[in-house]
Amino acid sequence: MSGQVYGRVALIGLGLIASSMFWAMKRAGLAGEVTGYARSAETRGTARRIGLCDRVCDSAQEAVQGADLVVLCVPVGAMGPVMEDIAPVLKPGATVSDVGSVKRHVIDAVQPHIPEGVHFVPAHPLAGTEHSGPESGFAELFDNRWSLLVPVEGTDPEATARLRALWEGMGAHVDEMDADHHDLVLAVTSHTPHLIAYTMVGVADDLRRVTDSEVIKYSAAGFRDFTRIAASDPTMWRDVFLTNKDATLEILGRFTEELFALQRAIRTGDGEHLHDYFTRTRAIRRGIIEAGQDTDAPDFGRGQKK
Ligand SMILES: NC(=O)c1ccc[n+]([C@@H]2O[C@H](COP(=O)([O-])OP(=O)(O)OC[C@H]3O[C@@H](n4cnc5c(N)ncnc54)[C@H](O)[C@@H]3O)[C@@H](O)[C@H]2O)c1
Ligand SMILES: O=C(O)C(=O)C[C@]1(C(=O)O)C=C[C@@H](O)C=C1
Repeated sequence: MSGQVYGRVALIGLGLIASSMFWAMKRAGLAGEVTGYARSAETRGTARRIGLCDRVCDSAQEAVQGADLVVLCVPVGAMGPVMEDIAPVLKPGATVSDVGSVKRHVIDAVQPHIPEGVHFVPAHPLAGTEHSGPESGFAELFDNRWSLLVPVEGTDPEATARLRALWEGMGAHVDEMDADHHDLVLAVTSHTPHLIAYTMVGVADDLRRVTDSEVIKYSAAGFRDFTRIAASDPTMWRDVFLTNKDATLEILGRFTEELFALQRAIRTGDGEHLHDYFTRTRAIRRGIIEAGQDTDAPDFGRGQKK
C-alpha cells in the first residue's frame, strides 16, 4: 500500500530477517526488484524453490550490483568480511544498511569499507523469533514493532529518511538511537535475558534425571518460555555476546547482585523483600502491556498487533 521506496534492494544472508523483509517489502510494493545471496548453496536452493527474492545470485558481488539499497542480514561477526567483499562493486549513491543485533561492533567493522559516495545507515529491527533460515520469515514480523536506526556521524539525512520510509512501509515504528546507548539498552532487554534463558535450560539439561521426563511433560508455562528463547540460533547469539561484551558483562554483574540478594532473602525467610521485589517487577510487565507491546507468553516477539 505504501509505494516503491527503492528501485533495487539486495539482501545478503537469507535467513529469518531477510526473508521477513522480502515478504514485507512485497506486501507493500516497496521495492522494484529484490536480489538475494546466501553463503550456502543449500540456502540459495531453498530460496529459489520458495520464491524468496526476485533473483537469487551465486555471489554477494553479483547480488549488490546496481542495488540502491544493500541490507546485510548475516550474523554480526560476518558483517565486516561481507562488506569488504561487496565494497568494490557498490553503485555510487547506494545505501548500505544492516539488521545486526549489536551496533557498535557492526559500525566499527563495516564503516571502514564503505566507499566514497556510498551511504551507511545501520539499523536493528526489534522483532524476531527463535526460528532461523530462509523458510522462517513472514511478512507480519515487523508490524507494530520498533526498528531502530543508528546513523553514524555525517550520514546524509535523505538516506536515513528513505530507510525510515522502508521500515515504516514494512509495518515498523522507527526511532533513532546512538550506537553505544543501543548496545546498553539491548543488553538489558534482549541479550542478557537470552543468556539467562540459555543458562536455565542448560541447568535443567544437567539434571538429566528431570529433563528426560518431567520437564518435558510438565513444561506448561515459565520453563517453556525459557526453552523457546534458548532454541534461538547458536551462531547469531555467539556473535552477539562476543561483540557486545562490555554491556552484557555490566548487566550480568548487576543481575548476579540482585540474584544473590534474592537468594539471601529466601535463605533468611525475608518475605517482605521478596514480596516488594515481585510487586515492582509485576508493574513493569503491566507497563509493557499498556504501551502496546502485549504478548502471548509462549510466542513472545512474533508479529504482535496493537
Ligand atoms: N533472529 C532474530 O530474532 C533477530 C532479530 C533482529 C535482528 N537479528 C539480526 O539479524 C541478522 C540475521 O539474523 P537471522 O535471524 O535472520 O539469522 P538466520 O540464521 O536466520 O540467517 C542468517 C543468514 O546468513 C547466512 N550467512 C551466515 N554467514 C554468512 C556469510 N559470511 N556470508 C553470507 N551469508 C552468511 C546464513 O547462511 C543465513 O542464511 C543477525 O545479525 C542478527 O543479529 C536477528
Ligand atoms: O522473540 C524473539 O525470539 C526474540 O528474542 C527477538 C529479539 C528480542 O530479544 O526481542 C532477539 C534479538 C533481536 O536482535 C531482536 C529481537
